[in-house]
Amino acid sequence: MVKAVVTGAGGRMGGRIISLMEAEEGIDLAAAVERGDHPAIGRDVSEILGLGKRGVAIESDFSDCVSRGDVAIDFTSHAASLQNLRFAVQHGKPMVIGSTGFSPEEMEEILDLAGNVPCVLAPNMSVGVNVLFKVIRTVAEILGDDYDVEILEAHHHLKKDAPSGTAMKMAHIIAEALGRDLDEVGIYERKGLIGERPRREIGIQTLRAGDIVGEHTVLFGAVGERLELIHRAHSRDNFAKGAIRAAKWVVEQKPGLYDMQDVLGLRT
Ligand SMILES: NC(=O)C1=CN([C@@H]2O[C@H](COP(=O)(O)OP(=O)(O)OC[C@H]3O[C@@H](n4cnc5c(N)ncnc54)[C@H](O)[C@@H]3O)[C@@H](O)[C@H]2O)C=CC1
Ligand SMILES: O=C(O)C1=N[C@H](C(=O)O)C[C@H](O)C1
Repeated sequence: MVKAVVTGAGGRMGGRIISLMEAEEGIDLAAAVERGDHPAIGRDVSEILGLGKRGVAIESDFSDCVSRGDVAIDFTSHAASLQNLRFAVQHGKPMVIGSTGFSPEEMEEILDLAGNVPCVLAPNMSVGVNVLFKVIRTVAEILGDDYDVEILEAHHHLKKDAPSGTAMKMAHIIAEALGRDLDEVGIYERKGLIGERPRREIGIQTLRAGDIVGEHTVLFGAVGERLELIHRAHSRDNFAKGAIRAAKWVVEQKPGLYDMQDVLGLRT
């Protein structure tokens, strides 16, 4: 039985992960963590989630809890996840990180820290999006420079980072497939007399509205036709199921940085 410590337990993702873990075989909740000033601190986690009491109170000190688990699952924020990974390394515990919005400097530190413990880091843990990552690489390689590439993402109005981690990963995949440097060709907004579209641009556009769970469109446009590949998340359950699957998988791995392509066996 894999014992999991879940951080961000009072959040949208943490809540779904804990709820779905109840019905999942081979994994159990060892501890639940929230930030110190969260109103759920000290309350039974299942009471917060409407599941009835089950004897796991929400705590505020990850460094104190992490040693009670075999793995930590963290959907909090870029800063909190990095801090928690530092603690996980101190205790030699594997981690699954779903948070997005890491700076290049933070990514470098994560890569360095993951040399000590196995760590799965993925901006999107759904099977559908991870298959789409593979498909867009192939499509970009086939269509080459003849098609304009635009990525559109839409999320709920509470999301803090933009563009989404998923959209950024898509942009990196396509830039690599087309031999372009995303820092040079990525365009994140357009306004005014922008002139004709440079052919090598990769547009990444963000929408924020209401309770949209998460939608990503990759558009390859030419004269006379366009190809659109769309993923729509109907709920957070596919992300949560992916995180639980990653937690069971990562405890068997050697130290290193992995993503969902590794967990799902999609890497070629
Ligand atoms: N990889 C994936 O499949 C997915 C990734 N995400 C990402 O996961 C992150 C969280 O998303 P949501 O759950 O929607 O946000 P949320 O805001 O609902 O939940 C985050 C929770 O983390 C808590 N938190 C913040 N700092 C903390 C700390 N130091 N220690 C413990 N808890 C702390 C907050 O109080 C909050 O309850 C975001 O970065 C989001 O982009 C979201 C959905 C899917
Ligand atoms: O914050 C969210 O909600 C989501 N974030 C992830 C991202 O930034 O890509 C994944 C998902 O689309 C939901």
